[in-house]
Amino acid sequence: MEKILEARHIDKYFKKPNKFHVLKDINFFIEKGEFASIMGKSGCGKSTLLYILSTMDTDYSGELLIQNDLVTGRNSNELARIRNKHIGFVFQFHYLLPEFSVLENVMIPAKKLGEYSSEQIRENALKKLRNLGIEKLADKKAFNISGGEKQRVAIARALINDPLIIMGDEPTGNLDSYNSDKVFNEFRKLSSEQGLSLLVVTHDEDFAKNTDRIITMEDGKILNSN
Ligand SMILES: Nc1ncnc2c1ncn2[C@@H]1O[C@H](COP(=O)(O)OP(=O)(O)OP(=O)(O)O)[C@@H](O)[C@H]1O
Repeated sequence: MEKILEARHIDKYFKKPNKFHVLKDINFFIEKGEFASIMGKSGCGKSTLLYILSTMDTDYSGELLIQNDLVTGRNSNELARIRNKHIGFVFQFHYLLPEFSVLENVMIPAKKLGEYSSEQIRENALKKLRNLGIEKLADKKAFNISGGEKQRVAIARALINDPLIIMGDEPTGNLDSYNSDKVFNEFRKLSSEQGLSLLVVTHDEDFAKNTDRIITMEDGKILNSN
């Protein structure tokens, strides 16, 4: 068993407008290849937790480990690099750059990482698009494709640096059931065929019940993580 992501005793308070204990002793881990979802009522702390797990929020107590390495306490440059290399993000809104082509959008995180030549990045981006069945969109401008296609492009972009884990915040929240199923099936394939781990915050019960594990949150705590 290989732990990809681990939260140990994570606690967080918001200080303004009033002191508010938003996350209370969060403990769990995600294994390699595991496809997990996080569910819970609005306001229970799901997005706040995901923000910490993704290394974007450092204002918490407790420990965050990625592949058994302690990430808590690293400086912001190191965190940006860890994030770009190891974590892929898929949000409810795709945040593609509309005037850039699909291919250029997918290439952006790899250019930022700076480990490969433009030609290698281009080849890799085309491969990711091909695996998602959307290679034909490569030269289209991002504003010129459908909502479901945009979300698949966002998945290709999340995969470009071959991350350890994909984190999703309501990745199907803006999609109809046909496109939600497509996104779910892509995630499932990535976990079972490529051993990628996925952690997805969702309100969609159909989506969650088909993941390997539902982590249920209530009032800043994890109730169960079966
Ligand atoms: N920056 C902030 N300052 C103070 N309180 C905040 C801040 N961000 C969120 N909160 C509060 O913290 C609680 C948890 O918010 P969070 O966004 O994590 O919930 P959530 O479970 O993701 O909700 P939703 O399902 O609606 O997205 C909420 O009560 C929210 O109002």
